[in-house]
Amino acid sequence: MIGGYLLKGTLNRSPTIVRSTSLLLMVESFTSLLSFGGYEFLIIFVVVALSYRYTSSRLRLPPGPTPLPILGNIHQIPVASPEEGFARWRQKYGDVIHLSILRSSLIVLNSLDSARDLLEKKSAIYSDRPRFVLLNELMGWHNASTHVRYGPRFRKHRRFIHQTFNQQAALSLRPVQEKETLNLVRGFVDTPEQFAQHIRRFAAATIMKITYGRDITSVSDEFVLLAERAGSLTVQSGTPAASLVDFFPIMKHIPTWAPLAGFKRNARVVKEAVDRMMNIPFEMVKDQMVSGTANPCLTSRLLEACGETASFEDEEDIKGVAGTMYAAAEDTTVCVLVTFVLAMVLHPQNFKKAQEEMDKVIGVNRVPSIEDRGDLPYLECVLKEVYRWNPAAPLGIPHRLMEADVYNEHYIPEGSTVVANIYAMLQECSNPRQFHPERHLKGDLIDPQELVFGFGRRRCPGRYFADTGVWLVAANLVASVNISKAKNELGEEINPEVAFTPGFIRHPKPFPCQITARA
Ligand code: HEM
Repeated sequence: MIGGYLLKGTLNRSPTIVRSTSLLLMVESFTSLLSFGGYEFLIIFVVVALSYRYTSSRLRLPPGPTPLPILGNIHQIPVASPEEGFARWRQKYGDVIHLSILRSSLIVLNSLDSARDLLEKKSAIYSDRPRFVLLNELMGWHNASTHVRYGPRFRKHRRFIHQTFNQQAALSLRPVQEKETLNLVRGFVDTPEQFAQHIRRFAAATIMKITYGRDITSVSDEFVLLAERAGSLTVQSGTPAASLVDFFPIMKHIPTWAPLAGFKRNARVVKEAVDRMMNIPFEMVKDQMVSGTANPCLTSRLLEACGETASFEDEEDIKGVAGTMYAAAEDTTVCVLVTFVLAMVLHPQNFKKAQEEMDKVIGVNRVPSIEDRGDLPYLECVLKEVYRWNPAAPLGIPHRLMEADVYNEHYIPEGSTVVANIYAMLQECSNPRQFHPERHLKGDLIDPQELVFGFGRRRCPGRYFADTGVWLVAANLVASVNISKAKNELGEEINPEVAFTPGFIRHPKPFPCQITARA
């Protein structure tokens, strides 16, 4: 998260990226006293306009496109692939760009140095998340670890996650990943045309087993469907119109029967789905613990650790952590692995080189295991290039600045939403759009893994687990199957289009390919 639909959710409103200024909060409490009609928009408009005049003698902000009064740069934010648009602006405005959106500041960090200087060196003030009214307050994602606000609750979530996913603990998760890797390879061989489904099943099965002790044999499993429904409803209902509530939190008080309240009615349906996704697997584990049939898993371990004295808040936090795992892990892992397959289809010479290395090191009588990783440097370069060429979450998840800051003589206002443009940072090399694993051989380029999992105290806590899973799948595919271009009815090779879906997760668009077992 960046994961999946939670990241997508934030993406859909990322431009916004609403900041609850004290001003808007004042407006909210003031106007909530009034009955709801068309007045609120007028009041908000006037107060925002006045505040604009009042504070227009601002200190020097970082450079950025010239904003319109009140609306700011809202009309200039690239919608389809904001990461690419922001990267293009880098030449004109520099590494740190300021955009204003309805008086909120959005800071885009286009360089690794600026991301490290701010999100890491000053992580004490850059580790909050923006207030997501639609997602958290209306759609029920308020317990999600990806969105939890900085403070004691954030630390508790990180502690809970860390117990299972820290570098050392993640070693004990390998058997699940190895078993599911073999299932994935079998699926690739048996029904190669469904390779993307096999990747999805792998990602779902590993995370569901670890989180709830659940064995997943197909993506039609009840728990997967619950999570998918919550995710897809969230994305469908996160329309730009619905996202207005992020700009004007007062709108959340509109009665559901009012004509303007369609977004609230939709959000209520989403909330039901999110609650079911959080509650049903959690209650199952609790029941199994009572009957002594629970498989040890993240949820059972956290419940055990809280013991008899688990408070309502503890249970909500455990549910939130567990419920976030699928959302954060599935989409991102799928994106990386499908990108790997696409890159191998497009670049058979790289795939062949990886196979030659594999055959030399492992031979043909066994499958590769993670212990072989250090002996397969070319495969390592291929994976680094996969992470670089198409970073799964190109803008990460927005951070929020908790107090005003000054950076390179520029003023960054308190409450700014700060976005790390991971995509732009990974373009800092020659011919960046070319897939070229050899560029990592010399070791003078930054390891993309340093960036693709985000920065500072919010850095992805699932990174060790995610990277091990990605390596196992890639290594076993290299060892066991041939991947090549599909052919049309004339026997001609089909060159897949290199295109990515717009959204917070840059999924490769579906593409054909040919997969066969290695002789
Ligand atoms: C290759 C796959 C993955 C990628 C590329 C990825 C990337 C990211 C990114 C960019 C962030 C935002 C970091 C920031 O705010 O600076 C994030 C957050 C997060 N990721 Fe991952 N992730 C992946 C897999 C996973 C997995 C497998 C899990 C769970 C086991 C996970 C759990 C989380 C959680 C809980 C957060 C929120 C952390 C917080 O807000 O404190 N991710 N991830």
